[in-house]
Formats: sequence, C-alpha cells, structure tokens
Amino acid sequence: RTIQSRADSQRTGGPVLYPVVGNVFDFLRNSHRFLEWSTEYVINSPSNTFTTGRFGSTFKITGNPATVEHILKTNFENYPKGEHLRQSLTDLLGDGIFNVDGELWKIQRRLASFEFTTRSLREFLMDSLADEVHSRLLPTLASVSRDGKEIDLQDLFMRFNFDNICKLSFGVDPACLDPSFPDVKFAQAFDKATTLSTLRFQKIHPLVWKLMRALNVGPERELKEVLDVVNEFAVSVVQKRREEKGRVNQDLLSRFIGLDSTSFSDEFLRDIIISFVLAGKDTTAVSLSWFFWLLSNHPGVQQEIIRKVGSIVAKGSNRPFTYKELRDMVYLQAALCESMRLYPPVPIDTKVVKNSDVLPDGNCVEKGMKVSYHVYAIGRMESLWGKDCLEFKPERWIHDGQFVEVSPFKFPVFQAGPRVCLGKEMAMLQMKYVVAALVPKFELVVVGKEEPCYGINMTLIMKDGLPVVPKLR
Ligand code: HEM
Repeated sequence: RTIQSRADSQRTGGPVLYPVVGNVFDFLRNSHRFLEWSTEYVINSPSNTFTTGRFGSTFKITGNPATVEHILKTNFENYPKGEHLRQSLTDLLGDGIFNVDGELWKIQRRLASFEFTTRSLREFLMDSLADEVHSRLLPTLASVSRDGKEIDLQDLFMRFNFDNICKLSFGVDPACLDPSFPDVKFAQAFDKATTLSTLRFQKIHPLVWKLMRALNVGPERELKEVLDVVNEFAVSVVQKRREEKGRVNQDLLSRFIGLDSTSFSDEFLRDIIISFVLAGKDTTAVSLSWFFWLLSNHPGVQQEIIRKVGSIVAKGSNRPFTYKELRDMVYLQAALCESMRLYPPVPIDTKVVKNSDVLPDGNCVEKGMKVSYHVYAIGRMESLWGKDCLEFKPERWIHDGQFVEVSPFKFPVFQAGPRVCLGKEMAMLQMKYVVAALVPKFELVVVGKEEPCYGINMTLIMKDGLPVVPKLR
C-alpha cells in the first residue's frame, strides 16, 4: 500500500515510493532543505496534497486550504495529535494541554480559554512586557550599540521571551535578560530538554530512543538530567504558589490554583504550566528574528513603521505603550503577518488519522496514517497569494486603511479551529510592542547578506542565530 509507481507519482505530483524504503533516499538527500523540497511537491500536486513514506509509515502532506479546514475544524475529532507525538514529548510535557487529546485536552482548554480572555491577564501581560522592554531589552541594545559590538538578535529575543512566558505562566522571573549575573539554570535545562525531546522525532524508529532511554545512554541520559532540573524547579514553584493561595497573584498557575486548589494535583499543575512555557517560549522569538531579517532588506517598510508608530506615540517617548495604541498599529500588524506568511514560526504541523477518511481534495487517508498541513508551503502558493507571493509586501493585508483578515485555513500560522493557538492575541501584542519600541530607536544592521539557514526543530529557528550591529537612530 505504500508503493507509488513513477506513473502514479507523475499523476499525483508526489515522489516515487519504493517498497519498504519508500522515498527515504530522496528525503535524506533533501533533509537540509526539507521545507523547500516538500513545498515543491505540494505546489506540483494537482490536489496540493502528496504522499510520502518510509519503512511502513505513510504521510500525507497538504497545502490545500479545504483539506486544512477539514482536518482542523470540520472533522476535528478524527485528527488528533496522536500517540507518536505524545510519547516523544511525554517526559517533558506529561499530560499538559499541548500533549493530550480528548477529554484531558478539553478540560484544560476550557479552563485556559476562560483565563486567556480576561482583561486582568491582558493587563498583567502589558505590565510585565513594559518592564521587560524598557528596563532590559532597550538598555541591553543601547549598551551593545555604545560599545559598537554585535549581538545575536535571536538569542536576545529568546531570553526576552523566556522571561515573559515564565512571568505569565508561573509568576517567576528567570531574569535571562538581566545584565547582572542571572541564574539561567532553569532556562538552559528547559531549552536542552526541548531540543533533546524533539530529537526523538528524528529517530528512524521510536524503538531507538526508547531503548536508549531504558539503557540511560546517549542523548537520553542527558535528557533525564535536564528533566530533573526542570521538574524540581516547576514542582517547587507549584508548592510555593499553593502556600500563597491567600495572596492574589495574576500568573496562570495562581489562577488555576484559585479555580480549584484541592482537586488539581501538583503534577497536573506542573504539566499545564510546562505546556504553556513550551508553547510560548520560542515562537515569538523566532517570528521576530525573521521579521527583523526581512526588515533589514526592506528599508521602505522600516520607514513606514517609524512613520506610523510616530503618528500614534510621540518620537522619543519612553513611556510604556497602552493596549489601545498597540491595537491601532495596523501597518505593523500587517507587516508581522506578512513576515509570518513567508516564515511561519511553526512551519509544518502533524495530526494522526483516527478513522479512515476521504479528504475534500479526493485523497484517501487510512487509520493510523499521519497528515501534516504545510504552513510554509501554503504561504508561498501563487494560487493563493498571487504572482508576487514570494515578495514581502505588508500592503497586501490592508484595504482602505483597515487590516484585512484572511481565512485561517489559508493562513494557519496559529493553527485554526477548536485547537487554534491560545496565545495568538498575546503573541501579536508582544511582537508589536517589541517592534514599535525598537525600530524607531535602533537600526539593527544584520551582519552578512545571505538568507539565514533554518534548523530542524519544532519551530523555524535560525540555525546560526541572527548577528546584528545595533545603531542608535
Ligand atoms: C508567533 C507566536 C506563536 C505562534 C506562531 C503560535 C502557533 C501555535 C500553533 C501552530 C499551535 C498548534 C500546535 C499544535 O497543536 O500542534 C499553537 C498552540 C498553542 N499555543 Fe501558540 N503560538 C504562538 C505564541 C504563543 C504564546 C505566546 C502562547 C502562550 C502565551 C501560546 C500558547 C499556545 C497554547 C497553550 C497552545 C495549545 C493549544 C491547544 O492545544 O489547545 N502560543 N500555537
């Protein structure tokens, strides 16, 4: 069933699949350019969906918006995340929202959706953002600029982001951006735990990492060590917050404890919070890095941002932005969406077929098969975005001065349907805040002209970071 002949492959636009090995050689030859390689297949396939596979596993990869809608919304229950992902991430995420399906997911989703829409959480986020931007991010860049040195912007955003997401999730400030000798043990352990957990996906078969874990060797041994650090820290924070239950804290953990302090176990609370940290940790940092790389090649867009931000907040003002001011930054919203269209922070996302089904594009999927929606390819399809689809043009998102929403199945950067990203609004606020604060004050001159290479990770991370020389305007 996994065999696709040359004639089939020409008809469907997919690769030739040989018995047993499928297209593993084609895949390995192109693994350094996986996204471009798979995008070509998506675009060349008449249904915009193609089949790939190796060693008995078959995948469908789609860039067809009707199929994306079917998977993420219309037939949502039939396309869970599945056991493969769950098992690989379970040591890090446990039963947290990011790692479960069914009832366990529904309960957490209901609780979290309620908290995420509260005004008080938004105000808490705005306060901690203002603090992190004005007392850490801007001074760090100013000091690097005074010394005429370069700095890795992606790393800076990662540290900035980690502080923010930990404040929001746990009410703890790891101070990764603090110039005074910060204790980054938890941050480093979390980072390592994420990287090593995702390494499990790349093993030719899950048995390989399971055996290594049983024998406590190789990356699995290191994973165990860093997980101990993460768990010890997380559980100690959970216990501390429980003791403080009389005090009103605004972070998500305190809110969950406040909802039902007796029936949630420490492990369950730990799992919920670790999922939030993982979900919000790298995504906005990666997105901002690609955005600044694009800006460095589009001085006109930079000038327009400066002009538009200046019409809302007086130049030279050092006061925090308000929610309303950020909401009114339409051009900036457009520029950020345009950047994420070309460089989606989560470039491809996979579900598993629960019961055999026929996709709206005519392809059949069988129980247990994996189906991925290819966000990166969807953002680069001429049939969806027009002849200039590879150009960075924020204007395509604006009509009569208003931001134009597009179907989330044509722009599934934050996923879509019942499982759409919970942090979408917060992520947009955070990114707008950073750009509106940085761009009018600094020109961030990227070192080197080549497009950065991406690394294989859950997010579209820049493999070698983004070295820039900040110059005060
Ligand atoms: C540019 C920034 C971001 C992007 C592009 C993004 C994208 C995504 C995507 C694609 C998913 C679906 C993943 C999957 O189910 O496989 C997701 C889920 C999620 N995101 Fe985000 N995210 C961003 C920022 C954030 C932030 C800042 C937070 C936290 C405050 C957050 C919280 C979550 C949570 C909790 C989920 C799981 C939702 C569920 O399973 O019901 N995200 N996000």
